[in-house]
Amino acid sequence: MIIGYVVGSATTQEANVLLEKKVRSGYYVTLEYDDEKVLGLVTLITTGSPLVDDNLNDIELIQRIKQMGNKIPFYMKAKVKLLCKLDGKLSQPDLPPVAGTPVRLATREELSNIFSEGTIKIGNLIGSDVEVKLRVNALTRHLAILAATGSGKSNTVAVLSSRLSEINGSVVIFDYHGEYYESDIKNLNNIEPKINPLNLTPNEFATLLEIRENAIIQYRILRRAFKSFLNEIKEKLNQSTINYEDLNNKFREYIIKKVEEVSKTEKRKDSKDEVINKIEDFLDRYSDIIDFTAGDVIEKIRIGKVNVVNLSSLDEDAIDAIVSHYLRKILTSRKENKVKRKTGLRFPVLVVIEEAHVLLSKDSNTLTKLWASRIAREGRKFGVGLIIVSQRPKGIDENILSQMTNKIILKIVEPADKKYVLETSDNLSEDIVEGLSSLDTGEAVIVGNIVRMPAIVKIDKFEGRLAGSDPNLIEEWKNAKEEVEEHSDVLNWGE
Ligand SMILES: Nc1ncnc2c1ncn2[C@@H]1O[C@H](COP(=O)(O)OP(=O)(O)OP(=O)(O)O)[C@@H](O)[C@H]1O
Repeated sequence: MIIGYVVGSATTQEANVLLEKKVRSGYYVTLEYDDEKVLGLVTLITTGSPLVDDNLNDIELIQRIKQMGNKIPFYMKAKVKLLCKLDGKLSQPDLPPVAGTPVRLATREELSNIFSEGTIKIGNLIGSDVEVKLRVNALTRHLAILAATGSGKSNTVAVLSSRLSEINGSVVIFDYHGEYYESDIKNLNNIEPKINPLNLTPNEFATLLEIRENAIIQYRILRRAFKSFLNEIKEKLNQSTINYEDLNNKFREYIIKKVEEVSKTEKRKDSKDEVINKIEDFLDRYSDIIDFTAGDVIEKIRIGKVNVVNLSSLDEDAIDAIVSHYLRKILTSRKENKVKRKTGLRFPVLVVIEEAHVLLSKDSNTLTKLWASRIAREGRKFGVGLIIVSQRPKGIDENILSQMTNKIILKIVEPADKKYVLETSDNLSEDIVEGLSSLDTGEAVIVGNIVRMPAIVKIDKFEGRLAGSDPNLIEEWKNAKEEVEEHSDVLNWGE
C-alpha cells in the first residue's frame, strides 16, 4: 500500500516523504528505485499547510476561512531513515531515491525476514504483529538497558532473563532493589549475598578493604597477615580443631592478631594501625555478608536459571563489595575453565548490573567498576556478558558504556542523557535518539548485533509479578487502619 512519495532532496541515509496515508514514527517502509528495494524507518512526522503557514499572523483570516466552512488544507510529511537494501546482505543503499519515488509500508514478510530471525522473542515491532527475536550469541558483546524511571527497564530485564533461562542460559542478576528476588520469574534461583573469606585470595581481601596495591607497606602487611591466617585456619579445619561458626565470631580477633604478628618486622607503625582501622571498618560495615559457612559463589550459579543475588538489604559499599567479588570470581573461573577445561565455571554467564550509574559511576572508582571494565574488555572471549541497567545513562563510566555494543533504550527525555547515549554509541543516529522522548512505556529502540537492523519494539509485558513496584499507598493505609481497629486493644499505631 502506497503511503506517500519522496519529495525534495534525499541522501543515501535519509529522505523526506509527502504522505497520503497516516503513519507514526517507528513504522517501517520500503522504497523501490534503481532496481533495488530499500527498507526505511519513519523517524519523524511533521504537518504543515500551504495556505496557513508559519508567516500567518492574522487570526481573523483563519476564523473567516473556518466560518466559510472551508477546510484548511494541510500536508503530512515523514522523515525516513534509509536502513538497507532488501538484498539478503542488507547492504547500504548506493544511491538516494529521487523525488516522486513511491513509498509503501513494509510487508509482514519483509519485516519478519529481518527481525524474526533471532533466538528469543523480546516483543513486536511497534504497530505490527511482527515478532522481534534477539540474536542471543551477540550478547557476549554486552548490552545496556537504558530508560527514564518507570519506562520499563525491570520489565525488560525480567522478560529477557526468563526467556534466556528457557534456552538453558545462565543469568546472574544483582538485584539492587529486591524486585526479582521475590518475583515469580521462571527458573528463579535466589542466592544469599554472602562472602566466605576462605574463598578470597589475599589480593581480593585487600581489594575489599580498599587497600590498593600502591599502598605498598599496608598491602604487604595485609597480604602476609591474611595468608598466614588462611594457612592456620585451613590446618585447624583439617584437624577439625575449629568450627565455621566459631570462625564467624572470632574472625576480627584472629585477623588483627595476625596483623600485629607480621607487623613486628615493619619499621612504620602507622601502616599497621591503618590496616587494623581498615579491617575494623570493613567488619563494622560488612559483618552481615561475611560468612565462613557460605560456599564458593561460583558453586551457587546454576545453568538454565535466573540467579538472583538480593542486595536490597545492603548499603552501597557492601553492594559494591559483593558485586565486585562475584564479577571477579566469574571472570577468573571462566578463564580457568577455558584453560583447564575440567575446573572452573563450565558455562557462559550473562551478568545484570542494575543502577549502573552508581556501581559503574564515571565519577567514582568503585570495586565493581574495576571488574566490570575488565569483563567489558575481555569477557567476550570467555563467555561472560554484561547487561548494565540505568535510568541515568549520563552517570555511567564512558569507557564501559561505549563498550556496550548492544542497547535497548526505552523512553529517555533528558537532553543530557540523550546526548551522552548518542556520543557513546557508534550504532545510533541522531534522528533515532531524538525520537526517544516520544516512546511510550515499554516501547524501545534496539540497536547492535542482537538485531540485524535498528528495531523499534513494544517489549512484551512480563507475565509474572515483579516485587519492588510502587506501593499502593491507599490500599496499605486502609489495611493498616483496619488492623488497628481490629486489634485496638494491643495495637495503637499512629493514634
Ligand atoms: N513492555 C511493557 N508493557 C506493558 N507495561 C509495561 C511494560 N514495561 C513496563 N510496563 C509497566 O510500566 C511500569 C514500570 O515498569 P518497570 O518497573 O519495568 O519500569 P522501570 O523503568 O524499571 O522503573 P524504575 O526505574 O522505577 O525501576 C510497571 O507498572 C510495568 O508493569
